[in-house]
Amino acid sequence: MIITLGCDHAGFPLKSKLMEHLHSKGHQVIDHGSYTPEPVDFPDIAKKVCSSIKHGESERGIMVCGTGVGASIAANKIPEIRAALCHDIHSAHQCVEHDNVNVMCLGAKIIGEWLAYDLIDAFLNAEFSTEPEFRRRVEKLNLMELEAEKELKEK
Ligand SMILES: O=C(CO)[C@H](O)[C@H](O)[C@H](O)COP(=O)(O)O
Repeated sequence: MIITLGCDHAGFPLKSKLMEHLHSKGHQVIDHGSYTPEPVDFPDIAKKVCSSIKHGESERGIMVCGTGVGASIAANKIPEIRAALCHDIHSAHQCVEHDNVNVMCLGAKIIGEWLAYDLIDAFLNAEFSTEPEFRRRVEKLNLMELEAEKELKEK
C-alpha cells in the first residue's frame, strides 16, 4: 500500500522508526515531513498529508504529534478525511472496518515504538466493511461535510 506519513517536532523521532517499519512490511511511503526535530506546527503537516490522500497519491495516512490529539483535530478539518487517534489495537482496526478511517494519528509522547508498529499493522490490514449500517453511517458523515461546505458558501 502507498502510505503518506507526517509529524511535527514531537512526533519526529517516532516517525523515523515508523518509516523503517513500513518499508520492512513492503509499503511504499510518501514522507511529508517534518524532516528535522525543529519546531513545526502540526496543522501545516496535517494539511500536506491529507491533501496527498485527497488527491489519490496515497490510500491512507499516518500523522504523529506529541499526543495525536492536535493531528487528529487538524486532519478532520479536511473534507474527505476521516482521522482517528488510536492507541489501542481494537480501535486501530475497527476505525477502518466501521468508519472507513483514512488517517491514523499517534501520540509519540504517549506510546512506545512497539505498540505503534502493532497499531499501524492493525490499521493497514483492516478493510471497510460492506455491511449496510457502516456504509450508511459513513454516508451520513459525507453528507454532514457537504452541508457544512454549503453553509460556508451561503455566509
Ligand atoms: O501533541 C501535540 C498537539 O496535540 C503537539 O505535538 C505538541 O506536542 C504540543 O502541542 C506541545 O507543544 P510543544 O511546542 O512541543 O511544547
